Amino acid sequence: MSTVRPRRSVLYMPGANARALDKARSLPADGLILDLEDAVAVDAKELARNQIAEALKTGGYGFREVIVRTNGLETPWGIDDIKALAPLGPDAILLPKVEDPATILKAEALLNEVGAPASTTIWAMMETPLGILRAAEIAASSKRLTCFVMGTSDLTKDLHSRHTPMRLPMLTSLGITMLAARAYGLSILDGVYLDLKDEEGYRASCLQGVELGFDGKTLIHPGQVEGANVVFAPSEGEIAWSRKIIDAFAAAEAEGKGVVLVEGKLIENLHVENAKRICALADAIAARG
Ligand SMILES: CC(C)(COP(=O)(O)OP(=O)(O)OC[C@H]1O[C@@H](n2cnc3c(N)ncnc32)[C@H](O)[C@@H]1OP(=O)(O)O)[C@@H](O)C(=O)NCCC(=O)NCCSC(=O)C[C@H](O)C(=O)O
Ligand SMILES: [Mg+2]
Repeated sequence: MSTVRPRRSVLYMPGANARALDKARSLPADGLILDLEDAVAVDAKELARNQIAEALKTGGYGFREVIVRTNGLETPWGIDDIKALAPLGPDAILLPKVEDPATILKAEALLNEVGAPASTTIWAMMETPLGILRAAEIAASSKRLTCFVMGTSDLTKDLHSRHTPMRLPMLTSLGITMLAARAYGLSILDGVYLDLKDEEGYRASCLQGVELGFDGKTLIHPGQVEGANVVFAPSEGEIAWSRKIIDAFAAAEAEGKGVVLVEGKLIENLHVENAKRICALADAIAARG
């Protein structure tokens, strides 16, 4: 099981936007990405870093995971971003445009060097053709790497493809990265939906994300949080079915059987494993209140 930590809704906000950093303390998002990279203009990089440092020191984000997206390590800011912010103990440092295992290992060495707590993990943006082709090597590179985040805007640009309703041009990249994440026990989050006015399209993209296996979706506006929280949570029906087959299988096992029929459907251990994952996720969401 890769994770039972709910990551249904993970909201980006520009580190230069003090109002957003504050407002995030009251939003029902499972995670917050405090961004230093593409949402922050060059002239505002230092301001954004200082404001994120203040936000981390002040805290108050409660159950929400707090992730800092740094600039790339090869840019003039990336290494200083890590040096300044990793010691303050965010839940994760998110590296943009990761294309090789060496980048993860370099970030890991930096985290150790600056004394970041062991609880600060590394997340990687998967958003370039080379990064996708090396997804498995990257996923295997470090135990400190715990999550992939799809960067579908950068990918669409680099592939010269288009944003389409069912995302056919994106499916190869999503699939390859999904395989790598699951093979190495990482969480994986879907990319952002850019059209804030298109509620129907947004919901369809969340549903597609669930079907593809994503743990949740990255978001750009508070108005998207609730939709993702609903669609990426197990439904009442799924929870009830999961509890039912767990109980039925346990009873069958007690009689020395390895399979059981529930409502005419064959249930084996693999279904029970999945049912336990669903129940653990549902319990973790319920504990959030
Ligand atoms: C898109 C926005 C610029 C819109 O901002 P705004 O015009 O302020 O929206 P609203 O007036 O509707 O805002 C209402 C209130 O909500 C707050 N707000 C808005 N957005 C956020 C947010 N992201 N986080 C927290 N709070 C937010 C406003 O302050 C208003 O609050 P109040 O004053 O109380 O009314 C804006 O939403 C925005 O900047 N979004 C994030 C954009 C971003 O971070 N982009 C980069 C990440 S996406 C990416 O890079 C993907 C990847 O790399 C790839 O390649 O795919
Ligand atoms: Mg990007």
